[in-house]
Amino acid sequence: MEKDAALLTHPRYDWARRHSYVALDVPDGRAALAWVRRLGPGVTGYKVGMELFYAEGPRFLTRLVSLGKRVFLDLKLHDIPTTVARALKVLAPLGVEMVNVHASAGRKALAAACEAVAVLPDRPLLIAVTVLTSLDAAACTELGWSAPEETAVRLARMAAETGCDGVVASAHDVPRLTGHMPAGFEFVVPGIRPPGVARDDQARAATPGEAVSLGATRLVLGRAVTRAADPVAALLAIWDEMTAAHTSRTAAQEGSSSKGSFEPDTG
Ligand SMILES: O=c1ccn([C@@H]2O[C@H](COP(=O)(O)O)[C@@H](O)[C@H]2O)c(=O)[nH]1
Repeated sequence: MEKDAALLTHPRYDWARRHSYVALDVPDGRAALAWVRRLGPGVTGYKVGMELFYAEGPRFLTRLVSLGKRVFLDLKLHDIPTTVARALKVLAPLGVEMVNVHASAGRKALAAACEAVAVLPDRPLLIAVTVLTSLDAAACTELGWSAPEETAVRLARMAAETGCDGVVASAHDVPRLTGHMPAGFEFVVPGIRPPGVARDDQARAATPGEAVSLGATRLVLGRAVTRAADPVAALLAIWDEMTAAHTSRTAAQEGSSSKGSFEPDTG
């Protein structure tokens, strides 16, 4: 028997709930709303990508938002600065929580994107995609890029310098990025695969626990949930892993900061 979606509303999952998005990678609004109903009120974050957005358009985003859902609009804009800015002027007021642009569109496109969203009083977070999690070292070489982790650092720096609120990156790149970024910078990590789950086209995947331990601030959960035999059970297991990793990370950070404050000043 499948697990009851009511289990997803338990307060122990509050952090995981607020820091994850289930990817609605489906062909139409009907299929998307079927997922929203099936997962119930415990799941508050959804990612809408190209497939669903191209099928349903902006109105579907408004619908999700009116249902009380947080929406990550994952269209990965990649164009000249003017076009990116004009697209964002249309998308940013739709009430989504996050929207993204490819950092490889260049510094001027990132700056134009930031400027376009900045004018809104209740603006979405603007996130820059660094190196897609589907790209391995060989794919980066073929594109004329340096290794994925080096490219990710370069692109993430550019994103922070231009005023973006965070990046999409592989979990494995996050530790190299954290030191370079302003406080509160978001590390949004897709390519999540619990142990034993097929990687599919994800070249640089990580488990939910690894991703949070490595510094991810938000996780994108796709096929690991939607293709599971029991999606609610799969999501509960992922949220358990996220919660455990977050608890130990917070404890370690608190331990190191309180240790620091009691240490005698030897300088
Ligand atoms: O680098 C990236 C950027 C975006 N994605 C998106 O996340 C989900 C992942 O789905 P899975 O089923 O968990 O593989 C998908 O919608 C991608 O478009 C990404 O995977 N990597």
